[in-house]
Order: sequence, then C-alpha cells, then structure tokens
Amino acid sequence: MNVILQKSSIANQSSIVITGSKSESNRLLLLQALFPEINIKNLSNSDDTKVMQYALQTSEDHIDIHHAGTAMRFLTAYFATQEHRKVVLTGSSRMKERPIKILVEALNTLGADIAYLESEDCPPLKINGQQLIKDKVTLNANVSSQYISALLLVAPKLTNGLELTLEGEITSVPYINMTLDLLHQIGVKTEFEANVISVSPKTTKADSQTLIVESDWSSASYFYSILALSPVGTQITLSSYKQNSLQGDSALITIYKDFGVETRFNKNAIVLKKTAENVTPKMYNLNNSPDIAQTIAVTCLGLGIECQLSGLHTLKIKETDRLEALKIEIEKLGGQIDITENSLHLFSNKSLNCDVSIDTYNDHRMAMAFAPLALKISIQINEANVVSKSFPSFWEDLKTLGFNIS
Ligand SMILES: O=C(O)C1=C[C@@H](OP(=O)(O)O)[C@@H](O)[C@H](O)C1
Ligand SMILES: C=C(OP(=O)(O)O)C(=O)O
Repeated sequence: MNVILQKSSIANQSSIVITGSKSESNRLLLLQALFPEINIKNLSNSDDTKVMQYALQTSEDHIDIHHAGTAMRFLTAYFATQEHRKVVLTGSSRMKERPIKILVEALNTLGADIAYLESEDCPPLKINGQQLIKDKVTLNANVSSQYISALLLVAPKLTNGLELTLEGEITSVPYINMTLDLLHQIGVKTEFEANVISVSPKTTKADSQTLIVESDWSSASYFYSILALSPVGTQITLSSYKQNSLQGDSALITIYKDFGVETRFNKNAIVLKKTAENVTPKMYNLNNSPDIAQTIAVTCLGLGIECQLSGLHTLKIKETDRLEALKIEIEKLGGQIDITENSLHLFSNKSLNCDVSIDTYNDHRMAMAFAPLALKISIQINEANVVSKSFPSFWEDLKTLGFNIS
C-alpha cells in the first residue's frame, strides 16, 4: 500500500491516544512468562508486541518473529533457559542480516546450547533449552543494548543470578536502565556500578501485581516533528505519559524545545504546543535515543536548517541501514547530506522537490519520519503499511489531525 499525502494544514488543537511502549511491553511480556503473577495494562498493539506475545504462548517448535529485533533478542535468551524446550527462532530476510553473535556467545558461555542454522552470527537459531548454572559473563556493550536487556530479563530465573561485565562504550543506556527498573518493580535486586551489572535470583513467590505500560515516546516523536513544522499556536495532546519516564526517547521534551515546541504535563497527558519559530542549526548526540534520529533529521530538512547528529553507530543494523536510507530519500527531496559510520550532517536548504515518492525499506520509522513533510509539500510514501511494526493507527491518527491522505 502506498499513500499520497497532499500538502496539508492541521487543526489548531487535537488529541491522540498513543499505544503502549513496545519496549516496555516486550520486556513485561517476557517477565510475565517467567513470573505469571504479573498483569499488564496498556500493552502495545504493535506487530512487534503481537509477535512477542504469540511466541511466548505457542508450543510450536519453529517460530518466526518477522522484523521484531527486541523479540528476536529477548526470546533467544528466554528459550535458551527453558529446559527441555527445543525451538528454531527465525525472522524476516532483514532479521537474518541483523547480528546476534554477541548475545549467542554470552549465552553459550553461560552454558546454553544455541547454533546458527544459516549464516554465522545471525538468525535463524536452533536453541536447545538448558538450565544455566554459570553466572558470570563479559560482553561487548557498544553494538546493541538489546543483548544486555535480553540477558538481564532472564537473569532472575537463573540458579545463581547473573553478573554481566560490559566492555566498550555502552550504547542505548536508557534501554538498559528501563530493563533494570522493571526488574526492580517486580521485586528483583539489581546493581549497576561502573561497567558491571548484577541481578539476584528471584525465588519468593509474589502476590499478583499489575504494571501499566506508559505510551510510546518514539511514536510521540512524529507529533513533535509535525508541530515543529506547524504555525505558532498549534497544539496536540498525547496520552498517556509520565513525568518520570523509563523511555530515553522522552528526551524529545528538551530536544524539541530547541524547535519552539513546548511540552506541558496535564494529568496523564502531554500537551505539545508550538510557541516560537527557531531555525538555528542543531547538533545532538543520539547515542541514548537512536530511534528518533530519522524524525529529527527530517524535521530539520522540512525547516531547511542545518543539523549534525552523532552517536548513530547502531542505525546501520536496524530494520534497514537507516543512514543509507536517509541519505537516498533526503537527496530525492533535494537535500544535501553527508553520512559516516556513526553520524550525519544535513546542510541547510532553501526548498524541497515536489511530488517525490519516498521508499521505506521495510522500516516503519522511514515512513513515519517523512510523513510530516506533507505540511510543506505533497509527498508519496511507499509501502506505508510498514508503520504497523510499532504504530498501527499512524495514518488514521494523521487523518484525525487534518492530513489529507489517500
Ligand atoms: O531494548 C529496546 O527496547 C530497544 C533498544 C534500542 O536498540 P539498540 O540497543 O540496538 O540501539 C532501540 O533502538 C530499539 O528500538 C528498542
Ligand atoms: C530499532 C527498532 O526496533 P527493533 O530493533 O526492536 O527491531 C525500532 O523500533 O526503531
């Protein structure tokens, strides 16, 4: 499905309910499988969460998790620790290119039995579940935090708990802290000192407990971008959010202040308002919030302003090589952009090419990041249904705001 967005303007005030964070949802689903006393509210309705839920419930021995990176990594650790369970864990053709060696080696060092079925270092994996007795492992922390979260999530069920020593510069740190915080909320003792994380085993049975998933901040980013490209005075209310978020992408509050978008908490909602024009060049290190890089780059393109984004080394192994994809699509629109292995530099531009059709590379964030440009030009987004990976109602919600979509 391709969508055409005619040049649009949006209502002065609107409200949108955003689905639960897929990162929190997928962690809590795994924890619920290990500790059934956990109940979850406001679970994400994303494809990635549905596939995680399915994988944890099925008794099949061949499980396809499609494009879901967190599901692939978290389930590898989960099935590796399920005694007497044998599964093949596979995914989309892109998933078969996304590296998982660091996690597989760490688990096998702890006593797991995981083998590669196709290319070395990537899914599909053949996993023979084992009881893991060993409790110490060292791993490289600068490729993906998901490997670390995967190990931490199963740690309270390991006989002796777990001590992880992290090597290299730690990437996507807020996602590790989110995992530790959720473990803490269900009564697991953890410690994160310098580069060592330890998790104690959880033995005592707890009373039933309900955890509420906060709405997804990465999904909120597209509304921040829409406001940055809208006239002063435009307002959008999003729910349900918390002042003390576990999600690193809540950094949007400070980042988009630089674009003249103010955030105010009102009970469990955030009220976003464009209060000023700000077209000065921007510079951010997004090591802690890689998923909002595309959103910010396209906001700057729409405003015609220069930006320098660094800390982007993980973008090359996500749903697509996001740096390459951004370069191709931004250049189609007439933008000038330089990329390296871990950064991008967008130059200021005076105008955008019209009637461009944006390719999305099986990446939900490519589709959603470029959509706000419809406030400036008519634009086509190809394979627009990719948004369901994290935000199934995205196009409907844009229509609610006043976007003209066919
Ligand atoms: O743990 C998580 O829920 C995630 C961690 C991040 O991945 P990396 O640690 O690979 O950057 C992020 O990009 C991804 O969307 C979700
Ligand atoms: C990178 C992402 O997801 P995952 O790694 O879980 O596929 C994302 O949602 O932007």
